[in-house]
Amino acid sequence: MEFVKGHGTENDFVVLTDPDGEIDLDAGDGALVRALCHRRRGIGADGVLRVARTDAPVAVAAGVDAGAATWFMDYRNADGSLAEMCGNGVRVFARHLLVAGLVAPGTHPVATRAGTRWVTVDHQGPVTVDMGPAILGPTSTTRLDGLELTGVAVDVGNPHLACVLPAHLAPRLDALDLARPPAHDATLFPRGVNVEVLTPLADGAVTLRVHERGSGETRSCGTGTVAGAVAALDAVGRGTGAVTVHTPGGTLVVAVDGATTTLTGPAELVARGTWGAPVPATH
Ligand SMILES: N[C@@H](CCC[C@H](N)C(=O)O)C(=O)O
Repeated sequence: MEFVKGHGTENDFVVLTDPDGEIDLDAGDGALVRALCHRRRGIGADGVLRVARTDAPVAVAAGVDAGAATWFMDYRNADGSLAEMCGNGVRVFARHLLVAGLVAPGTHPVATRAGTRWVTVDHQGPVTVDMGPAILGPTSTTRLDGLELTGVAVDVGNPHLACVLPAHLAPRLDALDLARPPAHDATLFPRGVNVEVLTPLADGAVTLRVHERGSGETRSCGTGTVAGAVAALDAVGRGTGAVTVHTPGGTLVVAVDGATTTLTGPAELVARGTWGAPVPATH
């Protein structure tokens, strides 16, 4: 099985080109995905992006509304679970489509479980995706590293709880232990939640860390970055604006207008290979 490895601000993915959706990614309750993503025994990644045609049975079975899209981003977290959307993933996905000769430079629709996202990609430079509206929900609390934090629910196609730290706790962001899943309100988030912790907006920028549902702490999260930007703006009474988001893995820019949000940042392909290829003996 041929794979490509890529990342967007160090949120990393194994990309499988499987136009007809022939690979059984759910076999063994996601065992293949967990094996691919394992950081010691596998390739190592936060998730798997399957590149399938929108008319492939896997896309049809997922209930994907293909619209104008030829390609479906079939995303799974490192633990094998499905997620509706992945903002860094869809940018890496578009870079892969371009490098593989499946699209030309330009703006293209990609079908996801959360709907169609339009991605603008060229051979060099950042990749931008129109992420659609980010919908603010109620406030809720989480418990992590001995702290009870208040955040706001943000629906970016997938669920987020974005917690803007009060000013006196902001200096503790770097040292927070985000390894364990933060406690959350299962009534508000019945399918689990991605939890972002971020500094308050200052000079148009925030610093953000994230614990992702199904992947643990990651170096960056595109949908989480959008959720964090929207929460940071909301915390200062704004519904629109541009926010630079510094994550442990790099910097992204989020633009929020009344109707939609965009996410811009690097997306790189770093390796390709064959999974499961027998390694020839050297002696
Ligand atoms: N890293 C992704 C989000 C991946 C899905 C998430 N873990 C979930 O379960 O919703 C991103 O860049 O958005």
